[in-house]
Amino acid sequence: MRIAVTGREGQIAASLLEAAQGRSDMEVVAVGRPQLNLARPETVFKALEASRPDIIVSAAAYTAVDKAEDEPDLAFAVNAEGAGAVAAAAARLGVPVIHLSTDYVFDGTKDGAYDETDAPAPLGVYGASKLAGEVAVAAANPRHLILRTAWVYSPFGRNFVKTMLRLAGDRDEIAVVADQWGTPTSALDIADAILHVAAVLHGDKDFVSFGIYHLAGTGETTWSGFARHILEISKALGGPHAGVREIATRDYPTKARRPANSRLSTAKFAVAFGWTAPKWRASAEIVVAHLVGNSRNLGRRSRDSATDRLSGLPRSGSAPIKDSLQR
Ligand SMILES: NC(=O)C1=CN([C@@H]2O[C@H](COP(=O)(O)OP(=O)(O)OC[C@H]3O[C@@H](n4cnc5c(N)ncnc54)[C@H](OP(=O)(O)O)[C@@H]3O)[C@@H](O)[C@H]2O)C=CC1
Ligand SMILES: Cc1cn([C@H]2C[C@H](O)[C@@H](COP(=O)(O)OP(=O)(O)O[C@H]3O[C@@H](C)C(=O)[C@@H](O)[C@H]3O)O2)c(=O)[nH]c1=O
Ligand SMILES: [Mg+2]
Repeated sequence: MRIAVTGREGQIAASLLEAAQGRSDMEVVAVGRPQLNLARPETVFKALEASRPDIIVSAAAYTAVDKAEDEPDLAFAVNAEGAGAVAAAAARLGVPVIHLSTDYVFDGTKDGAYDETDAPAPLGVYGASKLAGEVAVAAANPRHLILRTAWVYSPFGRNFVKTMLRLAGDRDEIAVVADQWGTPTSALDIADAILHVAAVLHGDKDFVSFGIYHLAGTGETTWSGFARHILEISKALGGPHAGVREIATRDYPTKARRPANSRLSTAKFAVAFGWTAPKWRASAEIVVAHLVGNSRNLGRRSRDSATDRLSGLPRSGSAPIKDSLQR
């Protein structure tokens, strides 16, 4: 089976390429700029057709949450119109589309985890543009799975784990908000889930359970709880460490408002596909160990799975943290 994924170096695209390595049944082709530019929807069909996919994963997006407040036209062009063009291209090629969306479609006022029946009400431009993308994808291709995920991190691209390790390199203490709750999700786990779902779709031509699903790490924490865990693992592995000072959202002003609670309930996905993500702490250990460049001191189970899953990743010799964090 051949999967085309949009975006070349995004966290989820890179993790999918990694996950498919060494699997003879799955080939992943990444399609990105300049051939496929979501801000120029007329480029989309031709670029995707060329890769002759059995399934299209729509992962590329405008993901700069604060910057989107200043560039709403570009965020909507990419995340709404661009996503719609990807789903339309899949429909024209006669294949299903797996589209990634976000917890930031919710306003965070719910008392508990969000499920797929909860009404979205985005607080910022990024979330609003992604919600418009969900609508555009569903309208363009009835054979769609919209996977809403959250707080994504990985050895690739930009993410909160890398930011914390970088800051810990120059500071003794990092102030991090303690009043926003959510579910950290490893892009390596998302890639596993996508390959699993792609196999289900490919194997079942009569598959009917299309629609929206929540897919995130198991458990919950705050950004400061996440930061503390990242830095404790790093310290244990001989990487950078800093203390975490819990602050309130009002003490960390940002251009875009973020939901105070964007925990996602993943029960619908678990029932439909028989797949549940590992606990967020265990997945974080694997990624931090890779970034710190030392999986020797992890517990045996984590170490084995870290080694299995990351053996194909480029390792960076004597200064792994610097190299990995420089992007
Ligand atoms: N990161 C997160 O915390 C979360 C992400 N998501 C969603 O998951 C998906 C994947 O996220 P993630 O892997 O983290 O994203 P990244 O920010 O790591 O990567 C985004 C990708 O989109 C590409 N891209 C941006 N603009 C365009 C454009 N105009 N045309 C073509 N490609 C473009 C980038 O290309 P280039 O490499 O050239 O810059 C990059 O490859 C997105 O849909 C995102 O909204 C959902 C929840 C959380
Ligand atoms: C760097 C930093 C951030 N923060 C806060 C700000 C914010 O409330 C929270 C997370 O900050 P970030 O800007 O790293 O994360 P953010 O860009 O909000 O991450 C989001 O990205 C998009 C793409 C998504 O779809 C979401 O699921 C989510 O992962 O942590 C601190 O309190 N201290 C710090 O030193
Ligand atoms: Mg950010």
